[in-house]
Amino acid sequence: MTSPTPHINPNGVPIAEPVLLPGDPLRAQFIAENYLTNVQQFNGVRNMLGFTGEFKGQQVSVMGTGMGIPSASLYAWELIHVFGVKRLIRIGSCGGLQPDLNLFDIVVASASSTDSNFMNQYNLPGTFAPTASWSLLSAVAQEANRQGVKLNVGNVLSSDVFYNFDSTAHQRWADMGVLAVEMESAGIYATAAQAGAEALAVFTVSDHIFNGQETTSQQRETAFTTMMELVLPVAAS
Ligand SMILES: O=P(O)(O)O[C@H]1O[C@H](CO)[C@@H](O)[C@H]1O
Ligand SMILES: O=c1cc[nH]c(=O)[nH]1
Repeated sequence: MTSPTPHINPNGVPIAEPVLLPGDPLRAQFIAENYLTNVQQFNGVRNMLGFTGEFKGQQVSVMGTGMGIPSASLYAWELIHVFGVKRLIRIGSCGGLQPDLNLFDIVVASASSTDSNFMNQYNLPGTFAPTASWSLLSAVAQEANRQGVKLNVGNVLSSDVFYNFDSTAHQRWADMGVLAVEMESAGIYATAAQAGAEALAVFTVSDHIFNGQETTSQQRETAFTTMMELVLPVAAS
């Protein structure tokens, strides 16, 4: 049995591939309770709930990451380096930055720009571009096509700042064609890339940065079912 870390203690419960990673641990619990069978909880440390269960006969895990690159990349690092996970799929909420995005639309991060200094640790002689796994991205695209779900695929902003003091920052990212803002994917992509693992981030638009539309906290926990039903068959394939 793999030894526990300070943050993940599976206590003998297996962790399956891939691991779905919502920021919100209660979104992880919702998925486990509503979509998986034969569910076992593999983590409860710090209430960062993690579950392994079956979807269409295949084992899948889902675990919260908390908010922000430091928290999410810590869990990604431990899942990869300690528990041997090679595929991670973030399933997050995001704030729309482009005028044609509406609440509940699906965004997929082919790349993830960031205002974080997380990449400094790699001491690269340039700027690293955190990018999605093509095999996971193409699998989600195929599943979306099969289900008739429209995907908005492109660059997102992984920001360290939710309440940005610089009121022009979001517009400048939007002017660069960035689709949406969230807070974890660049750290997860970089952590996976450094380890030779695969990562993808899929989002539901929970609010719009410029037109003020927003979903409730309850909806962010339980109503992003299009995204869940898009990613689960890919995870189980
Ligand atoms: O809904 P989750 O997956 O947590 O994602 C988004 O929501 C949180 C902010 O409300 C940040 O974690 C951001 O990335
Ligand atoms: O980081 C985030 C996530 C969702 N919505 C936002 O506005 N920002």
